[in-house]
Amino acid sequence: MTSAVSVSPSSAAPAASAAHRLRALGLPAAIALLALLALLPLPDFWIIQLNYIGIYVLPVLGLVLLTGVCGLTSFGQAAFVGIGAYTSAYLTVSLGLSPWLTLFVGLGLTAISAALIGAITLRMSGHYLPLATLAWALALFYLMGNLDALGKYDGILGVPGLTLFGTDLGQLRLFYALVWVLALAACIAVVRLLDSRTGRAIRALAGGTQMAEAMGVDTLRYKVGVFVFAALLASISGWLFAHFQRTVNPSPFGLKMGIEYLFMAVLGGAAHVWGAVAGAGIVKLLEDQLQVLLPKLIGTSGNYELIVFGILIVLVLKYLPDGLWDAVARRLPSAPRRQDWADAPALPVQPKPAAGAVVLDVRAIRKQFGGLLAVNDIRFQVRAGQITGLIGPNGAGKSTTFNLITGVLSLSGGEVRFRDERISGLGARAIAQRGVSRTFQHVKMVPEMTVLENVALGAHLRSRSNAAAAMLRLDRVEERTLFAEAERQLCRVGMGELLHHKAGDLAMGQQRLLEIARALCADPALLLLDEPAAGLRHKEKQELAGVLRTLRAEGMAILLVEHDMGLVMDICDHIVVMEFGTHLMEGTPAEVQRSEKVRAAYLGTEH
Ligand SMILES: Nc1ncnc2c1ncn2[C@@H]1O[C@H](COP(=O)(O)OP(=O)(O)OP(=O)(O)O)[C@@H](O)[C@H]1O
Repeated sequence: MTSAVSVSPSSAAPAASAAHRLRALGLPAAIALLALLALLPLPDFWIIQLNYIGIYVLPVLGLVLLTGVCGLTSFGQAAFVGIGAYTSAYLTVSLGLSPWLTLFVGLGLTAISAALIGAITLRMSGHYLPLATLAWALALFYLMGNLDALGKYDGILGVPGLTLFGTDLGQLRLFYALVWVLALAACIAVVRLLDSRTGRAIRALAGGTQMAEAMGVDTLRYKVGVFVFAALLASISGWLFAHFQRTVNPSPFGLKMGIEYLFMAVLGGAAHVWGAVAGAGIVKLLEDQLQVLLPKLIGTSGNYELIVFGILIVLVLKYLPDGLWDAVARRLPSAPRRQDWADAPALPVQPKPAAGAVVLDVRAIRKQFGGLLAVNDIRFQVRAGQITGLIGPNGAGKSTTFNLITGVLSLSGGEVRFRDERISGLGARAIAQRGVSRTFQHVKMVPEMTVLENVALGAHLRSRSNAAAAMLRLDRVEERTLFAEAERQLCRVGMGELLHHKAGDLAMGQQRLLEIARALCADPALLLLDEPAAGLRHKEKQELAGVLRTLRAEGMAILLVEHDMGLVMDICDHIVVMEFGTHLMEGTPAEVQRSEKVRAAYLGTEH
């Protein structure tokens, strides 16, 4: 199959390996620079500044994951910094516990509170989630400020510093080493996380839950997981903060700081791990310089830096909406993933039904929307090795039927059976788990991920690795099997040359084929295609028809909802026609074409 975007392997290979080498140097160079800064005779003031930046990197990194990657805006990040700081300050000052022990107590408390808050608020969408985090941030601020045991608004004084093997880490170079080892370790862990099975599922959350659930991702669990992980990073930051400042009070953990962390993430580049470092660094340094410069310029003191920040954020949102690091990343040579999965073991496949066996049995299903009966006693069957078309004029109820089968909508009546098992009443994820895979009327993918990564997401339910395995790089064998499978499915639909292209750069026809490859990656027995030819050119439709014929020949059961009558009549074995939610007729393409009732339904005349 031809493709609009093509790569020449011979010219791409040297450029790719040069890009790999350059990128491989990035992290060691950053580590060397940080080490050099500690060894240089820098004034203590600058070491302290760098310590603050490292402390801020952690909560901002949490926001990169939560807001930039998952699309969940939170103003409550500073409150979790507060939990880590206050827990350690209180337990070390009042009970004399070791800060190394109180770190874990703080993390435990943070995990419990974040899991509780997350489980309640992350079900909300739209403005409700940011508002809920706002309420939570305010509540915790006033709680910290009003509890006698926590010293009310004066806070807790005399917090001990950190010691390691009897050495006081102080507030300068030794503390700097600890802060930046933790900050860099967290950044590397998040980079690894995002490049994994769990990471692809997390990246799919930003586009809504429908596609991710259809791929078998437990979206609420993943959202809560990310929320808790981001809170834990904030809690570590709070622990460092308390033992660095040697005092805690509510003001660094209030709403203003919550907004400032968000600002750091947006300015740095909310979708980039290294954007957290850039954002924390620029905001901290700029804030300090402006606090000194602006009163001198204006002649009076005040929080003028906040006004400058306000203007700055408007300018950044207008001219660099993806942040400063994004502008840097775009200029770096892109290095395609190394293809190291040639000898990867194949993923296990489920036994498939014999050709001609009934795979899907739709029995008198109904769906009522208020007073409207959108689907009324629809019944039909889909068999293995056949393409069944579901057609009808606009508003006939095809998409509703599709959504009832795939578990997106709940039935008002009737039953859906898949391979002799009742699947009506199950959710989209459970239905996908049984071997039903689908595409979407409006393509749903992660535009920033490569074609290969998008397709590998389809095999989510065929793999097991979790976030911890990803961060420790214990998932590489499984990753290779996933990419081998994704490549195999992309070759199956004729897109083997586009593995490393950004999915968002593909033409519409290629995007639709990507969705089919992703659905095939789930190893389905039934493929549901929702208007796969919509928006395609003639040649792309022919290519699509070729792919569907091949899949049919391989024994796949396919249900096709489609408006393009040429394509439907050309490739379907059996066609079901709907009108006003009811079953109008069904038969072979020739029978449907001959039907007066069908012609009248499409022409809108009486029959
Ligand atoms: N969530 C909903 N709430 C209320 N009414 C709905 C909802 N979804 C669909 N409907 C109505 O149900 C009827 C069937 O819609 P549906 O989208 O299933 O038709 P369709 O055959 O897929 O149409 P098209 O070909 O235009 O996509 C329409 O009258 C539509 O307005």
